Amino acid sequence: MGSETQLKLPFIDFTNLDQNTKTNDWNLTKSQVHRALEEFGCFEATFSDIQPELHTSVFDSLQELFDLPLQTKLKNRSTKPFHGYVGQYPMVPLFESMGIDEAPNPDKAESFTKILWPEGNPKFSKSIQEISEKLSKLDQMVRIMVLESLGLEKYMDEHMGSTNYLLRVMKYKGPETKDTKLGLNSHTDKNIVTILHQNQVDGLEVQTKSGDWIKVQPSPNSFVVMIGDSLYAWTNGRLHSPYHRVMMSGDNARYSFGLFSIPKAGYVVKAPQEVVDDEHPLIFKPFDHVEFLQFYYTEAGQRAPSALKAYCGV
Ligand SMILES: O=C(O)CCC(=O)C(=O)O
Ligand SMILES: [Fe+2]
Repeated sequence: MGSETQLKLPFIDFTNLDQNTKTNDWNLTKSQVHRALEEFGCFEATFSDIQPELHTSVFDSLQELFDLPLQTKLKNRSTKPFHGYVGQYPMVPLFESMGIDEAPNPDKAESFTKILWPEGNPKFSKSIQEISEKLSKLDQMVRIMVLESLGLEKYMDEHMGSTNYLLRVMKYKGPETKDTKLGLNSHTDKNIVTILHQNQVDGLEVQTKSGDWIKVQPSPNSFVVMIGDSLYAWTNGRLHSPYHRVMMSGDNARYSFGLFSIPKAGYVVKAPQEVVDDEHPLIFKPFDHVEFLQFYYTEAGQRAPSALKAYCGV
């Protein structure tokens, strides 16, 4: 249990795929996606649609954002945990993050930008919006493939229409020692699908079902696609939702961001009858994601090995 290995995440190429033209390639990719998500809950994806200039301008923008004075960063407040500015946590002092609700929407990206730069910052709002919009296309392709491969097509509109997007941008300071230090605690994501991207400083580790940690080493044009607990619950455990953490070493700061698709408040996550049978008895009672998150941030929720099982396990 828990040994470090040279294991790698599956690598899946989404280049030239289009959700509106279901070619043979679409079907082949779909079966790779299904297998990877059953086994690892996670894979590395390439996606041709992102130009190197956009990659560079997003990471320039993240550096500019985290270089702002603390007083300015604190202006991004939210009533929802991890949607506003997060930093200086005693448990994970290297970590800070900002949440941008509905970042694929140009008006929302612009109004977020105005909170930090009242005079505007078009390069920032444009790059953040563009990358989020492109990643939302990858999120949608993955979710369509998941529903098709589980024979749940009839829920497509309900499923796709029941989520919001949150872009979270993150900075991890280098620990400036030879030792490896925790950047972000081991956790499972609580949402539907997360798509992660980083600058060239590695640190993300994903745990396999047998307890080994995979050190993820993505290339500049690849993304990590990961299943969260809400999709794990909705598919009644057919897809895995992996524990992952960030381990930092050396002097360099790591910048990363994730596009999170999240169930809307009031939407009840309930596994369809098609994925429940004698061999796969129901794992979780139906739950409202926002109410579940409120539990997750209580002491009991933080202490539980699986907050979702503690909250609504059958
Ligand atoms: O920075 C990363 O690569 C991972 C971040 C993460 O796991 C999260 O925000 O939930
Ligand atoms: Fe995460």
